[in-house]
Amino acid sequence: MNTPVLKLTDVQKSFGPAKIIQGVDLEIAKGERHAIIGPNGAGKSTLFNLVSGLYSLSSGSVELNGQVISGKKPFEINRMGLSRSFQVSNIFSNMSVRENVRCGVLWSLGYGYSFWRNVGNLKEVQEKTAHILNEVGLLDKANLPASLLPYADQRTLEIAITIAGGAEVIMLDEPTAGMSHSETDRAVALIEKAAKGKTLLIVEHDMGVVFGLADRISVLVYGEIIATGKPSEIRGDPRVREAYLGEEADHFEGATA
Ligand SMILES: Nc1ncnc2c1ncn2[C@@H]1O[C@H](COP(=O)(O)OP(=O)(O)OP(=O)(O)O)[C@@H](O)[C@H]1O
Repeated sequence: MNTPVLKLTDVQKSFGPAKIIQGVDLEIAKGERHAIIGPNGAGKSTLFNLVSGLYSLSSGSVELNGQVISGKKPFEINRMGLSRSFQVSNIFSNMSVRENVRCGVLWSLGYGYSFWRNVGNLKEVQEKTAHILNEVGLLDKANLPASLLPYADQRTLEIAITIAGGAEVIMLDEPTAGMSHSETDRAVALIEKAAKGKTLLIVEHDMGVVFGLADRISVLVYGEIIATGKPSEIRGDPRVREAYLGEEADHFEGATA
């Protein structure tokens, strides 16, 4: 592998006496679409929080394009090219859909959150915002307050904000949670479009989404990666099947690589 875009070395995280992440090593290549799966409570969100700087590591390191990012603040990591979405939405509910996306665009163009400026007049910002709204299918709802959007559209807006910042690495935390089948299909199409040419790291419970979207999958169980590989390798891995014994094991049967 060339220099990985993202490299985790012996990443560990404890909360008090509880060791939640127990030495994770992971390398993600440029342009790769990588999914992290695992049973509830395995530590997937915690791992996301460690990579994006929301939590500090107990030990180990995280590198982005060869630069150590562990220890940096989330906004610094974002500035270095890594953007993430949240399970609990990150949107400003009193602002319009357009203003929400515009915040991400402003950030990417180096204006920061310049709420006090008359940013509506900046042509580049307007154009980029409209382009993203169009891409994610929210242009016709651009002037609505974000809080009035239906749930699935709010999740779409969350993805739009995440990509609006122009980051090279996009991390999505359960982007299709709570969506219907058709909403999930639309979200997957959007993610595929938005992630083109970028590196994607995704936590997702829906195995159809995972096996359809990911180039490689890592399986996290009790804070350890027990397997990393192509979808076909993961589906056939007995350790993975064991970790998913019960309901979710059936999803591996149905999932297509
Ligand atoms: N800030 C915290 N303080 C203490 N314990 C925490 C904290 N954050 C997470 N945990 C614990 O870490 C464990 C892993 O949680 P985490 O949310 O990372 O799992 P997950 O794999 O994302 O689960 P799910 O699939 O249900 O979202 C859980 O036992 C959780 O209670």
